[in-house]
Parts: sequence; C-alpha cells; structure tokens
Amino acid sequence: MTTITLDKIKTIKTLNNIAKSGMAVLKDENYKVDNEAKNPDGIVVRSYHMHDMEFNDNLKAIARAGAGVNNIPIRACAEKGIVVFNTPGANANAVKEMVLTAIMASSRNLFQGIEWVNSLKGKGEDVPKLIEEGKKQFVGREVKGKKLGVIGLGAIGALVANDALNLDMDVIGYDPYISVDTAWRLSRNIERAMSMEEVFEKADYITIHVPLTEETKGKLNAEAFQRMKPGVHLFNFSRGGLVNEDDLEVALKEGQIGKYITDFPNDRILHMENAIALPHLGASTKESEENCARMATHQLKDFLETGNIRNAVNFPNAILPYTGKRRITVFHRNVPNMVGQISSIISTRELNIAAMINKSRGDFAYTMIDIDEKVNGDVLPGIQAEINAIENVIRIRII
Ligand SMILES: NC(=O)c1ccc[n+]([C@@H]2O[C@H](COP(=O)([O-])OP(=O)(O)OC[C@H]3O[C@@H](n4cnc5c(N)ncnc54)[C@H](O)[C@@H]3O)[C@@H](O)[C@H]2O)c1
Ligand SMILES: O=C(O)[C@H](O)COP(=O)(O)O
Repeated sequence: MTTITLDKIKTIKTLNNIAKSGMAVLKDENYKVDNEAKNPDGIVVRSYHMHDMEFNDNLKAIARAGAGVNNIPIRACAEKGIVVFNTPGANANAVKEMVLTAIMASSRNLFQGIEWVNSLKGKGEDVPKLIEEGKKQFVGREVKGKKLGVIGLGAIGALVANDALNLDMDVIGYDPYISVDTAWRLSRNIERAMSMEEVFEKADYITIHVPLTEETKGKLNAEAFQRMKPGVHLFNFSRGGLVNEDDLEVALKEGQIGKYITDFPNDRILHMENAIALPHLGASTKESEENCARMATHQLKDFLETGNIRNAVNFPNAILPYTGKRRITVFHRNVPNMVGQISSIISTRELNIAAMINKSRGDFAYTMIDIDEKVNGDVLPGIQAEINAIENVIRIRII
C-alpha cells in the first residue's frame, strides 16, 4: 500500500517517441519531463513492452498514446493503484485508411507486383517489354460486390465497415460486446453476424479489429481457417497473437488462406509465402500520433491534478467537477462498506463532505470525496493514515 504527499512538481517519463504537441500539454511549471527519472509520477508510452518493468511507489498513472494495452500489465497496475489510460478512437482513422489500402492492394497483387518490377532493375531497355509480358502473373480481382467480414466493430472496425460499403463491398460484421455509441454509428446496410463462424463462412475478405486478450488469443486458428472460403484474404492490423502461426503456415501453404496481410510480422511470418508484412504502421501518421499524444497527456494531466479518471482501462471512469479545495481519492477493492468506512473517518473530524463519487469496475473501485474547506496541517496525515489502514484500500491520494 502506498501513500502520496501533496502538491509537488510532477515528473513525467516517456518510454517511446511521443508527438511534441502532446508533450506540450505538460509544459508548465508543475511538470518536469525526465526520461531518466527513477520515480516518475506518470509515464507516457506507445508500444514499449512494460511487462518486465518494476513500478516505483510514486507512479500514479500510465498513459498509452494509442489503443492496444497488451504491452502493459494492467491488472498488476490496478493492484498498486496505478491508473492505465488509453486513447480510444484517436488513431482509428489512420488504421482504417491503412486497412482499406491493404484490401485494395492485396486484391490487385500490388505488393508482389512492385517487388517484381523492382527485380527488373538493370534490365535496361527491355524493362517495358518484360513488364508487358510479365504482368499477367499479377491479374487481380475487384473488391466491388465481394463480401468483407469485420470482426470487432469498435473504433476501427466500425470505420472500416462503413467505408467498405462505399467501395461497393457487401459487409458483414460481428461484435458481441458492441457499445451503443458504435452501434448508432454503423450503417444499417451492414449485415449483423451472430457468431464469428458466420463471418468466417460468408466473407471473401476478413479483417479483425479486437484487442489481444485471453479470450481472443489464437482465435484465428485451424478450425477458423477450415470454415473460411478457400483463398480468403485475411487482414490483421490488431495484434500478432490473435493468430495461431502453426495453423496459419499450413493454411497459407494449402491455399485455404489466399493472402495474410499483417502489421505484426516476425521472422517466421517473413518466411511464409503469401504473407504480406508491414512494419506496424497502422497508427503511424502525423495526425494520429498527435491525436493520441494530446489525448493521452490531457487525460494524464487531468488525473494528476484533479483525480478525475477518463478513459482508464483498469479503473472505472470517474469525473467530479474540481473545486480546488481538498479532494481525497481512494483506490480500493470492489467490496461492501468501503464508502461508509472512508466517510466516517472524515466525519469524525467534523469535516463536511461537499461532493462524492464512487465507481467500480470488476474487482476494483474508486472513491473521490471533496471536503468543502481546504483543510491542511495536522488533519490530513491522520485522515490519510486511517483510510490507509482500512482493509481493501489500495491507495489514497489527497489533492
Ligand atoms: N496496427 C496498428 O497500428 C493499430 C492501431 C490501433 C489499434 N490497433 C489494435 O486494434 C485493436 C482495436 O482497436 P480499436 O481502436 O478498434 O479498439 P476498440 O476498443 O474501439 O474496439 C475493439 C472492439 O472489439 C470488440 N471485441 C472484443 N472482444 C471481441 C470478440 N471476442 N469478438 C468480437 N469483437 C470483440 C469490442 O467489443 C470492441 O467493439 C486494438 O486493441 C489494438 O490491438 C492496432
Ligand atoms: O494499439 C495501437 O494503438 C497501435 O498498435 C499503435 O501502436 P504504436 O503507438 O506503437 O504505433
């Protein structure tokens, strides 16, 4: 269990290259960006692998400038009261454009075509003739009228599905956990699949846009491939771990999968025929990098300064207008009578609670209590110590 002292300059460390306009959000006298810091208050990260890292007791939050958080031990962070944020939707347009490009490029054999043309370097005046003779090996197919299956209709999947309709594709989508907001944004012309298997069986092109979790790991495996139409093009701009590579190798060799286009190559995939590998470029546009970085640092700043949580992945969202007086924030387990115990410690000091919020998410919960005067001095350490001593409190912070 950790406690935190009041009002000091906050140190922020970055683990990846973060867009300047995002880091500019933290450029004021209350912040110091120090990438060598041993005890930062906050970390801003993209895909840096954090599972082997030790977290210092002072660390309050990790802001992932991007969508996927499988590089961060989010449960272990929750156990220490470290909030992990991501930036939902901030890079979705960049990935959508990439996926649509990949669908068209794979359909017309552009990747192999470009490679072949480059191999003609040095053939001098023969090049135009060789091209006209050789182009027949790259005859493609049009996407118009073909069926695109979209697995995962979140920020990216929904954009891909809607825009594929504008390419005159038929679209079938599957997402058992779809949010109401996303469902509203989806075109009514998208066919709703009742299972992933239905998408496998009906689609000519399949693109997957789900997070890598215990549930989704290895979902694209031999059983899935067997259900797919022979020669299907499969797009993975989500995470490599969604695919069983042993099974993929066989399916590509047998032609069951016509092409596998991925943003997450490894050495094995580079050796597979008809696997097309891209260098994790989905979110790498200036616009997307700036969107993600700004959203991440705004969320981090707001949390450090007010305790408000927006877009966390391991704690509930909790927003309480900040009055600038005293705020007590408590991370605790999601068990009964926590609010009662915390508030009685405050009321025994005859302090009045001006506002309060308590939210839970899975095993964890978060309570913020505003006191309507700026109490200081001897009172706070006592409150802090007593709340800390409550069973199932993980962390307390007084702002
Ligand atoms: N290639 C890149 O550069 C890049 C960029 C951004 C995101 N990503 C990856 O793409 C993933 C999706 O990003 P997003 O912004 O769309 O996230 P998102 O959270 O908006 O959408 C994910 C969707 O997947 C759905 N889902 C979860 N489990 C599912 C299941 N078992 N079956 C079907 N649907 C399921 C959820 O309900 C949600 O709607 C990220 O988690 C990340 O791994 C990659
Ligand atoms: O999950 C994501 O947001 C993407 O994979 C982007 O990762 P990146 O920030 O390392 O480009």
